[in-house]
Amino acid sequence: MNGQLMKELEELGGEIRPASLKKCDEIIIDQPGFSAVIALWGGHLVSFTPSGQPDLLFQSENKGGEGRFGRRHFGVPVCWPWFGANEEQEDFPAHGLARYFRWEFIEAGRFKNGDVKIVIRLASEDHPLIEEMWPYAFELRQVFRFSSKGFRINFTAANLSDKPMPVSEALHTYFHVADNKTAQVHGLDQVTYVDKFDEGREYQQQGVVTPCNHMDRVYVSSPEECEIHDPDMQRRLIIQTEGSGSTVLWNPGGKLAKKRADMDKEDYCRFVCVEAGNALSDAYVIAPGEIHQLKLKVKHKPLMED
Ligand SMILES: O=P(O)(O)OC[C@H]1O[C@@H](O)[C@H](O)[C@@H](O)[C@@H]1O
Repeated sequence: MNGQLMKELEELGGEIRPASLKKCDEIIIDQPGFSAVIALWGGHLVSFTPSGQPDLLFQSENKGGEGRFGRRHFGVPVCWPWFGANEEQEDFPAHGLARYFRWEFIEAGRFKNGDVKIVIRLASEDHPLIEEMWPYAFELRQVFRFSSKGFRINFTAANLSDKPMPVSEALHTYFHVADNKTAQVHGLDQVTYVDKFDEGREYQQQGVVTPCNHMDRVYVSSPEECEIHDPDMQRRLIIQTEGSGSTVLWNPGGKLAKKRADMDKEDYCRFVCVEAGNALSDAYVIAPGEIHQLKLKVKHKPLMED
């Protein structure tokens, strides 16, 4: 690991630790107002814990399988360059390639206002298997921004090939809730969703989404802001996005969770996935030489505070 980069990370109060997941490293940031963990395997935020509060992201005791395309992607895994199943190659893993490769740690520092900045990168040219599976050269970057108020992820995808590159994607955030039966998602009233648990039928959301149990819904052309209200934790999570047409809500429910090797039996009760992305009719194309940005901002507040 580059010595200058390690020095910059140490100056931030951060360190690199070996992690058990795929025997890859994690970046740990400990600050007076929060702590955060980023896994370099799969390149994603694993944990964000404001001081004195439960993690904003779901944690599981289940360590999952260690195979390359084995499941275990809690926190904010990146689904890219395809969301869901690959329509042309049945044997390709669901939700794309980005979450199955080692990302490179490239920058640690601070923003002008003191917020912590960490940057990681995944380039197709560094991974022969990616080049075999996806015929477009690309570079991905995630800029993480942390403060005691919450976290932000700026995800940028550059098409370095000379062909238009089709993309569907999501920042597949597993938000930690005390109980999925009482958690509520606000902000999607009247938005049309495709119900993947009901043969892709379309519905219109009426009011608040609750309970958040056994659902697999793609809200298309959705608003840029929604909120999770957690009455048991007395916490509100405000989720703001840019460059995201779709909001995906997912929770496997008890029956499906039982069949999964990456989840313990009751895990599904303690998360709601609210995913910022572009799926189904919101999928798009990045022109040769162009970039696309997907931004996610998450703030936490007490339930009753404005
Ligand atoms: O198990 P995975 O591949 O991480 O995906 C979990 C779920 O992710 C959701 O985003 C999808 O809409 C679901 O269909 C899918 O089952």
